[in-house]
Amino acid sequence: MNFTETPLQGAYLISLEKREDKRGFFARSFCIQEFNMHNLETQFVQGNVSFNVKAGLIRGMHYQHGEHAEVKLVSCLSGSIYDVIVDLREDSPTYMQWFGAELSAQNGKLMYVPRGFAHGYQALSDGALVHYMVSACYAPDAEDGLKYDDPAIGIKWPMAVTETSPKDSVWPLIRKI
Ligand SMILES: Cc1cn([C@H]2C[C@H](O)[C@@H](COP(=O)(O)OP(=O)(O)O[C@H]3O[C@@H](C)C(=O)[C@@H](O)[C@H]3O)O2)c(=O)[nH]c1=O
Repeated sequence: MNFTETPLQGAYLISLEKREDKRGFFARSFCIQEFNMHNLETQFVQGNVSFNVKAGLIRGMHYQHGEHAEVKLVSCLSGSIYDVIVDLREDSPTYMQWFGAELSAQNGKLMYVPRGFAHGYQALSDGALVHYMVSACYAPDAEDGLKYDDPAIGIKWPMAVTETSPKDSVWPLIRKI
């Protein structure tokens, strides 16, 4: 696995080291030894999969508070998504900055999202299948979110937004939090 730190400290884009043969390829999508070498979280407690019917839909921007804060390791197993993270660590030099990257079945990339970040994505293809591991269990009472189009963050989504969940359309703007 190849680890490239994003402009947001501690967040990584990871690419697969493919071993190809006539059958296709083999690659690791997680390795405790390689993650330890980069001082990354290795204790994942839940694996999630989400299927996204239509291109353009957005899920996010989500995070959990306090002891429920999660590290996430995100990949796209079919189709493609634009994956976005926002640094919400008040002591970080990149506080309130965002970073986005395309994750696809084709490019095999993974996003490593540290604790203290909000996370979300836009489906770039119909039927995008997303898989992610998280380091803390789902805790609805600790769940929170940012509005995907909050002008205080200014995320540039690649496509027109076709759909969000009711929950994601009413997160408060940051200045009101
Ligand atoms: C996230 C989650 C949801 N659920 C339930 C709650 C609800 O009934 C249904 C759908 O939940 P949501 O609408 O919150 O699903 P979704 O909008 O896909 O939420 C996810 O979005 C992405 C961007 C993330 O980063 C994830 O951490 C997670 O917050 O699944 C669980 O049972 N366990 C979980 O871990």
